[in-house]
Amino acid sequence: MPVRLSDADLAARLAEGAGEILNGIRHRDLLDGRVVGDVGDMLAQAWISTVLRVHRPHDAVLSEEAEDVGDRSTTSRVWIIDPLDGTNEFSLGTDNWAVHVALAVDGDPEVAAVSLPAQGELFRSDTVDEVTGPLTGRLAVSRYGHSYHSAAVADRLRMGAVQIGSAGAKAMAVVRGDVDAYVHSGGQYEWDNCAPVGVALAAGLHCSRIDGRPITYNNPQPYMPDFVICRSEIADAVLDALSTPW
Ligand SMILES: Nc1ncnc2c1ncn2[C@@H]1O[C@H](COP(=O)(O)O)[C@@H](OP(=O)(O)O)[C@H]1O
Ligand SMILES: [Mg+2]
Repeated sequence: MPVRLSDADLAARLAEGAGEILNGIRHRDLLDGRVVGDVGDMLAQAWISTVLRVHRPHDAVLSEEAEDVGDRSTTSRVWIIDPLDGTNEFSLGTDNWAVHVALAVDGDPEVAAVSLPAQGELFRSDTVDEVTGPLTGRLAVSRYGHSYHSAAVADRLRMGAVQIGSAGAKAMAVVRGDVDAYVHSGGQYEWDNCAPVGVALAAGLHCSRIDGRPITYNNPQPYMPDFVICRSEIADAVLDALSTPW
């Protein structure tokens, strides 16, 4: 019989274990490009969903890579999973990709784990340190560059943009104190940001929609197109910059 783990330990084991699978298949002399991304998505999803089925048979699951498990509309506990965030970066052989595992309870990310397996790092909402230390003047943006809103923040707060692939890797750059903010707009889904936001909130960071509303999860349509994760010291200034038209 499998051991009985707490939700926090289970989330961490899933993020770490899927990371081991993904690290284990990154042999670029055997597979590369889109094929290794596809097989990574599939294998990480298969392992995580099987472990959740055994350990949490009554919980619902929302994942990027599979149909919903359970009835999300009637279940308060929903695991929100991205088995491989930054599939493009993984396929390209870079180190900025992540595994996201969150447990949302009544829409709030109560437990979260994000692993950055190629960097050997695991962030857990129950153990993460509060972010302190000097501000850096830097803003994480997509590998594809600025969105309209991240450009507005960079311009108005005179912040330098740092391009990082994967939503989890960008959010953990704020958690590590490498950058002060991650501003996203233009599209994303709950699995892309639920676990990162869960860890960021636990680290004392400001997390909200770009119009300042709180972020809630397990919506009927899991589209979560915009958000800001930033140091609390600059939250008012960032939201001001986002609300002022050009
Ligand atoms: N405009 C958009 N619409 C939908 N998803 C988006 C998006 N921009 C970014 N994402 C998703 O957010 C994650 C991080 O993207 P980026 O590194 O460009 O910021 C990626 O997840 P996946 O790799 O899990 O598909 C990507 O697909
Ligand atoms: Mg993703």
